[in-house]
Amino acid sequence: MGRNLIIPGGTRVIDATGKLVLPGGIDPHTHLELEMMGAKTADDFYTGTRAAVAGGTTTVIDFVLPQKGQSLIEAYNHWREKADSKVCCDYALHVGVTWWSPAVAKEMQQLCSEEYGVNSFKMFMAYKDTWMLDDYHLYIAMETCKQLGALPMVHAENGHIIARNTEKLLAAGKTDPEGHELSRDEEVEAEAVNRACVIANQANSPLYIVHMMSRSAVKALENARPRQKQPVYGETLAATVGTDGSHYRNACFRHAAGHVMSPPLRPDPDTPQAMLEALADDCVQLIGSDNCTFHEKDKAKGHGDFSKIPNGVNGVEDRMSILWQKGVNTGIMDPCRFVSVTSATAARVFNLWPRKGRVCVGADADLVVWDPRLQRTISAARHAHAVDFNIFEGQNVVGSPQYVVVNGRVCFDDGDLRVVEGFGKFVKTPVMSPYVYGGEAPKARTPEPHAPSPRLDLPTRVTNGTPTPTSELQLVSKQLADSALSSGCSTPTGRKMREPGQRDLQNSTFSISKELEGPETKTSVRVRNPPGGKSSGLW
Ligand SMILES: NC(=O)NCCC(=O)O
Ligand SMILES: [Zn+2]
Ligand SMILES: [Zn+2]
Repeated sequence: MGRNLIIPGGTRVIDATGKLVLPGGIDPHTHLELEMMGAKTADDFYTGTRAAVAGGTTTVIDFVLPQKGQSLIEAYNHWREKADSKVCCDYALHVGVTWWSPAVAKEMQQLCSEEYGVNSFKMFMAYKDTWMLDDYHLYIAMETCKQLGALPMVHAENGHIIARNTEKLLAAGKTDPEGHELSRDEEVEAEAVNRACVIANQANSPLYIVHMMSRSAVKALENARPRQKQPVYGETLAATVGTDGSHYRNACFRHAAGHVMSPPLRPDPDTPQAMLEALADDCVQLIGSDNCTFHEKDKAKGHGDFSKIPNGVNGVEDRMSILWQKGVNTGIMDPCRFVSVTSATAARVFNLWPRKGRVCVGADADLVVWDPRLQRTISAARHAHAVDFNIFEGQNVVGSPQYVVVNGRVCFDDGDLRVVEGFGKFVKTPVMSPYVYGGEAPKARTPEPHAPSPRLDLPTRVTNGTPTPTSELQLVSKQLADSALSSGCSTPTGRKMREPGQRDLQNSTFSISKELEGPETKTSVRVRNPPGGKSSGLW
């Protein structure tokens, strides 16, 4: 990566003129090859990471979820066995703490060692009788995380209230998928967000709240944040910005059940926009997918009893395009913030930075050539997932990867998916992430009206029809750069990452070159400046 590079003979050059060169996406939340509620996810580590790459994600962080009473190390080893030979891109692991004993604390310590490379643990405040931990043990688990320099993550919903509401709804004859959302409305999520923040504060621990799905949950986090002694990070999902809970009322069971997940999508039609604004304003710091796909036959287990519908939806493939479409194309966030919430912040929080989440010398060559004008229509008929359903079915998105480079190998090549099973590697996440434990806490947001970023008004290029030849594309960097510079590139502290003028995207073109020869393929990114042009910056 640099200027005036000497390009070895036989090197393939990808001209990225008019495109954006981004660090590969990091999806901090997937469930591949998970067995839950009597079913197994449709996507395994091969099809799930294949779908990730197709969408511009080059690292996923999956969850080891032990059964109650099961050794955490045994469950971790089982996950490594499932994943190592199948992953098409790099992956890391969070581990669930689904029960408690002193032996669990000891295993958490082992998992945090260099040998295992885990730095995050998920605790469930819901799924009573399977994964739920009571508050006493949640408190101890958070204290343990703090002692280890690890990050506690919580699934924030009140499991007891859900259990009681479920009994009442079923008894009243409300058995269809809409009952799922009715049993766990926004208040049930917001209460748990607040409680998790209180417990983390008592434990003097940082906290990561996974899959925040409602305005009430975000409000609870906003209210708690000024009180917190340690940073609290919020994660939302592609599902909640890309669709909504109106689908639970669909008369077709398959359609409604296909959207069942926890916490649920919200019927409030303003939720997607509010979650996008929360992401843009740094109230919420990351976007994951919570990819946990189930075939129609498995969703059918909940026919006549919504509480038996396996929970989970797709998202690992479409997460980035959905956010670009809903967030960047609408002017809610700029491209720098897009990179922050889809990649860079996950790398920082889980201590993979700057190896991942950044385009720089020494980083892994996980790169995306993002075409902001590429148009496609999302459909289960075309997606790379193994599942027969897509919650974003029929949605048009403008902005998608044109090339995806995984560790120096072009794995998505102008529309052709060329992944290799087992090519990805397990990446260890060391404890004591400087981002989490170094004091860079997300600050409380000053409540002020949302200031939109300038809209990107770009002509489109269609994939599902005849693609426009690359040579016909106009240089679009100026508009993108103007947009990025005018809105600033903020870290969660609100600090500017770079001063305007330190980068000059409009006067630069980007190209990626890959050395094709030799077993160790390498990818380099070149930045070409016009004669007399100023120095350039990259995300
Ligand atoms: N979210 C969901 O519905 N399924 C996956 C399990 C979880 O993350 O709670
Ligand atoms: Zn969860
Ligand atoms: Zn999940």
